[in-house]
Amino acid sequence: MNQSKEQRILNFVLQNAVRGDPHSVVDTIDKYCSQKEWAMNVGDEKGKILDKTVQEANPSVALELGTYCGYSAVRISRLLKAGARLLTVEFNPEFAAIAKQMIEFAGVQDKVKLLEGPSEEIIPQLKKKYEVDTLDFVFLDHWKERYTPDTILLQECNLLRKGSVLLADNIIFPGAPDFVNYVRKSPHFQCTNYPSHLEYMQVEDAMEKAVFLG
Ligand SMILES: O=c1[nH]cnc2c(O)cc(-c3ccc(F)cc3)cc12
Ligand SMILES: [Mg+2]
Repeated sequence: MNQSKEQRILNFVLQNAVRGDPHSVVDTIDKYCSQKEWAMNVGDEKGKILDKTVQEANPSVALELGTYCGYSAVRISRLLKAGARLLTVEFNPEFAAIAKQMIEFAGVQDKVKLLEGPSEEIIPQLKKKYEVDTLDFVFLDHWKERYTPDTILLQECNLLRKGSVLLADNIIFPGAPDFVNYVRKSPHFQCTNYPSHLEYMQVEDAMEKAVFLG
């Protein structure tokens, strides 16, 4: 039975990237998805905004919603200090299986914990089951309809602290207007918009940073 696009991306990495080298895995995925098949990785242009935001936050505990093939999990985890960890949530079992192999090939499996299931089920388990106190950084890159409810759920579960940084992908395309309205209107968030482009395309997109004020 013929391979999925995600399997083809993984195979290209296994054959062309350097095992244990996260930079080469990120660059190889970008090479494949810009030259052969488009895929919804955050990409290098928005990836640079992600990098700067992660470095600024310097998180001990980070959460990613929407793992996909593991591109941003590898990209984030390569910037984490010793002992810091990334929890990444993926609803689609096929994507999770690909991401697991991608994370292991990149050699970042000790920093990354891949949690398979819906974000609305996993977020309420983070404190007790995954020993999280509060989250220093959250990357929202799953389904735009979940950005706002999951942001509310993070607050309800007391997972945010003064200074927790949320960064959301795809604010313009496919677009998350309700999330942008929610965080920009809320007195509990200080927001910054970062104009950019859709991964591998000349289509406008943007990322929104929302810092929790407590
Ligand atoms: O569904 C998505 N989740 C997370 N990130 C995405 C992302 O960066 C891009 C897109 C996307 C963009 C253009 C298009 F024609 C179809 C889908 C979807 C997601
Ligand atoms: Mg995205």
